[in-house]
Amino acid sequence: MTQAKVVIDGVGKIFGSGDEAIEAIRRIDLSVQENEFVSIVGTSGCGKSTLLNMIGGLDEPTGGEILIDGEPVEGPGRNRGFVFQSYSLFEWMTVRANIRFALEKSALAAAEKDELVSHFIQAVGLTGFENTYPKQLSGGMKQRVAIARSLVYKPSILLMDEPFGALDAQTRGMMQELLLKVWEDHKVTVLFVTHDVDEAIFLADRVVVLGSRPGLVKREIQIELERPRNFEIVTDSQFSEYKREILTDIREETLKVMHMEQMAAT
Ligand SMILES: Nc1ncnc2c1ncn2[C@@H]1O[C@H](COP(=O)(O)OP(=O)(O)OP(=O)(O)O)[C@@H](O)[C@H]1O
Repeated sequence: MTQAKVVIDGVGKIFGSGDEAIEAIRRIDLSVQENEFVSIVGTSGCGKSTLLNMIGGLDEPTGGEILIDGEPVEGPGRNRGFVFQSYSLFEWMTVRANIRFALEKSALAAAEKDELVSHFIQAVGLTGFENTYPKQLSGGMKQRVAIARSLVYKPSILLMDEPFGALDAQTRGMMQELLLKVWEDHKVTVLFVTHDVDEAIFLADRVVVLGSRPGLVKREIQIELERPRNFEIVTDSQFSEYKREILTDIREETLKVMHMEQMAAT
């Protein structure tokens, strides 16, 4: 059997200590295969971002371990790219310069860097906007720059934390289709955190539902919808069935949290 790309082995996370300790994640076991697209959903506060940050090496587990290609994660690395909800672009740099900045430390020759940057500008549909500054771009375009910037140094894993959360519904739909196209063309393992169940199903090979506070895997659902997918897939009866199952799980967890909060308040 081939080795999983990412192995999350009994990972737990406690923030702080003593009376102040917050157990964000109790125990997560999860394997992600190379080039797989996995969406992670769950109630607010169940530990989705914490998990992504630990895979990215921005934070450390307090229990268990995370392996990438069989090696323990010991901090951030060039094999992982991040895209967050906030665009985090350099306002004083053009689109081209923002993307090229990600290759700053690369040993590639300047001409190769230029070629890669041009390739990704084209891949995310920003041709013609190379010399534009972020403040002149719409939210969707800024996020396309962020995606190009995170892919230009060819990471094998892309970690996306609510990347389309700030976009209007129409733009969000277009961005989902664009992301699938980029993923299909460039083959990268994606872990995608979202609150939007339609988005999670539309994009993923597998949806992981986290149970809440402290987080653990409540359910994994293999999404057997044909690819390539387009927006019409949301009318498919199988899509509706996946959605019903996932929403039921999330609702159950949300009620659990509300109950816990009520108990704590009394
Ligand atoms: N740096 C931190 N220090 C203390 N507690 C934290 C820290 N980061 C996260 N937490 C807590 O850990 C839990 C999980 O947070 P996390 O942000 O991972 O959840 P989430 O599922 O991504 O939430 P949301 O969907 O609202 O973004 C929450 O109770 C949160 O308050």
